[in-house]
Amino acid sequence: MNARLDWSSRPGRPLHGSVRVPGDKSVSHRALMLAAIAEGESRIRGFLEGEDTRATAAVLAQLGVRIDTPSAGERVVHGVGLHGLRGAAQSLDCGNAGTGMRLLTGLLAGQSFDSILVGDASLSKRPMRRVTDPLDLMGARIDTHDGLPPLHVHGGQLLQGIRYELPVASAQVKSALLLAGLYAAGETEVIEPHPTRDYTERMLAAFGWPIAFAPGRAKLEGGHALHATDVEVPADFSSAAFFLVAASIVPGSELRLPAVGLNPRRTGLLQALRLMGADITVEQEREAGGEPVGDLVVRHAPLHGVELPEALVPDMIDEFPALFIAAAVASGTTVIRGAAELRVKESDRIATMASGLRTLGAAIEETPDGAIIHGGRLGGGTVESHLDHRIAMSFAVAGLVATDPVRVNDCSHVATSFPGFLELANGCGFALRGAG
Ligand SMILES: O=C(O)C1=C[C@@H](OP(=O)(O)O)[C@@H](O)[C@H](O)C1
Ligand SMILES: C=C(OP(=O)(O)O)C(=O)O
Repeated sequence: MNARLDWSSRPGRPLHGSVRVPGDKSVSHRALMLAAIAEGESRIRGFLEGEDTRATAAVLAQLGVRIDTPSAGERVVHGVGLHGLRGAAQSLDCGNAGTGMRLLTGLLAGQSFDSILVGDASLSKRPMRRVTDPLDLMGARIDTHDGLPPLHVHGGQLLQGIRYELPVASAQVKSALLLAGLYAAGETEVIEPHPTRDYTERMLAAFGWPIAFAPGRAKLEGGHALHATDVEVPADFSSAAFFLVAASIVPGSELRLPAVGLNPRRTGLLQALRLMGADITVEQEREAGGEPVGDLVVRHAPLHGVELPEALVPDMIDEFPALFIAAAVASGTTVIRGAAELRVKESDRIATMASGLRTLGAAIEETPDGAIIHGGRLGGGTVESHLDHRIAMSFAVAGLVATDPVRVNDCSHVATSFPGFLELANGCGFALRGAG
């Protein structure tokens, strides 16, 4: 259980300096899982020391995988091979992490032993049928509590590959099916309504598993082996997002964010902010660990509202809380549509952002799949994080331009994806304090 931690955020100075955000959460989860079932020793550098990814490491350790930590941000995983995991006596706690739970469900569906996956209060409200239904079609047997965790994954089932068209764009569902597909007879093919992040596909290839993939589809067959490989984790674009918005809205700011992962399935916010008038440039674009990375330089610029192109939604699915803040202080109106998935994240992010912004005096209308946000000035007030890290960090950004302090209640979950956020933020000019 996290100790409760409240924040107070107020205008600081213009934001300046270089902000090195932590490693990518999606890549860190996947690197642990694939290294665990590979043959040999894999070294992961740039690993996110967040609660979500540490929970995945702890689960894999419970399943018999030795994982060493030679230094912070580094893991050495002693892979046990595809069939080397051992059943755990206790339930497996995924903490706050939807990614951890959904991917592990796919991985565990093909094992010879039973597993129970549990999560915290937020994760326990998140829908799991999106993974258990297609896994059932593959022959898995998974009990849910009315579609919610805890999940009882029965072992000893013979899985059969399927061709599955995802009803919603979800990299987690796609990845769960591909991981189950490693243990299935025949081919597993996943087709998406819109391309989503392809880290699982790229990493499976890097670990030597034959896989065919293109934007929106992936196909593999069971019965091969994974071979240990080293993984370099880029800095997390989703963590950089808070600083992109913060420097855009605070006059006089200029921030550099080095070596941020720029996988095109993650950078929708960059395009959205540019459409709103933001001044963000990418310098030294290069490849690291098979992923595009670059240094982002963001300077203050007046933002204006936009009708957000729906095609951008999946490429910025975790960045909406930050975008809501940008829209709330932009001139004019921003319209967001096609983002109903936001309602099933760590919180209902449409509802929690709308209610928090209203508390700060913003004019915002909720719609079933988005919001209409009329930009203006924000006042102070007390908002709730709803156990959602991204809501907490977004309102910390709002405090930078509010007329009075913004108090954000219960920010302890920020450590799930962004340990050290408060220190990094204050280091570049935020005035963010623990509130008594
Ligand atoms: O695969 C992943 O690592 C993730 C996929 C997304 O979820 P969905 O698959 O539910 O869209 C995203 O919101 C989450 O933070 C991480
Ligand atoms: C939705 C998120 O993560 P997860 O689904 O892994 O809990 C997120 O980090 O914004």
